[in-house]
Amino acid sequence: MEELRVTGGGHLGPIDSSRIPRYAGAATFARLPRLDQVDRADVAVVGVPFDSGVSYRPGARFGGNHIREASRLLRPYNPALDVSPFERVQVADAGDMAVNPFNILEAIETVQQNALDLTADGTRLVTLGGDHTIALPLLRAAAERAGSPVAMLHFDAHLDTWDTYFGAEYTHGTPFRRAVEEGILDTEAISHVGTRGPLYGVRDLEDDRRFGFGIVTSSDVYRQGVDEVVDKLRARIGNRPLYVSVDIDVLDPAHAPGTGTPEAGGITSRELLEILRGLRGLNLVGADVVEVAPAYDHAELTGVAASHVAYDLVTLMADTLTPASEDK
Ligand SMILES: N=C(N)NCCCC(=O)O
Ligand SMILES: [Zn+2]
Ligand SMILES: [Zn+2]
Repeated sequence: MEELRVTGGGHLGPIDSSRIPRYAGAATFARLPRLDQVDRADVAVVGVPFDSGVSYRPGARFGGNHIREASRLLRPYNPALDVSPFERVQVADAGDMAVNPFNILEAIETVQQNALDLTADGTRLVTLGGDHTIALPLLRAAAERAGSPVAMLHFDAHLDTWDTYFGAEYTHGTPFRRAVEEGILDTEAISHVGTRGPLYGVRDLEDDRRFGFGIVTSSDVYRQGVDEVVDKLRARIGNRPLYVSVDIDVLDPAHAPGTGTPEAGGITSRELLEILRGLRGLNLVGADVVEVAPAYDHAELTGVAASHVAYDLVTLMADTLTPASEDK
């Protein structure tokens, strides 16, 4: 079948949903071309079907394809930021990394190497998880490409700075402690956003503070509001290279039931999208959306939320990769 695509700005865009119904054909993110259909991509969306690091419900290995399926309804113009991201830059779907489900250390190596390969000529990655374990190798690759430790905004119900689970160092609850230990995070500019729920003890928070993390809890977002939160986050990040990691369980289970470790009292998808849009202009070098577990989803709620989050992350990257005058 002929692929009728939207083109603009010299870039190959998504399949034209006014001519080929959006539910037809195999899914790529936002119906974008595959990476092998373009010369190079400025931004690539890549999946990591891996969930061997989870402590509770499994199933995030299916998250990437669930997000792709739910992304069929995305449209090419993002009015919230007044940007047509797929016209501004070349965006493509790089498919899935082939990671070993039986060997976590090998899987981490594979993710790191694939991320380095994909970013070798300046491509920026938005990664679809997969469980949160994969943020560690993605941050390693981001720091290597940035040539320095990176700032990070971590949207999550959880701290993910715990030490070990059952003696295991590499799990979805421990990536950011490892990242601090490895010196790949700029500890002057790292914050959790949306945390809530019971912890193992007050020491979890003491350790986390010692590592340098700032915390904007889910309650803070509710009580202070998005604008105040954005101002604080931006002040901390400045112009440092920034990595954004979005664990979809940052959303309330009402907005994102399809995840492995849900916690009550989360932020709304509107709040999350508004905070992300507030990051406009920052030097976003990499991002992930993780912990989407479709087996627990209903009516594609979690897939739709995650696909919109990924779309706004792609838009933020497209926005900073080109001067505003080149838009539309
Ligand atoms: N990264 C996510 N989603 N969850 C971490 C939860 C770790 C725990 O079971 O205590
Ligand atoms: Zn979480
Ligand atoms: Zn997490």
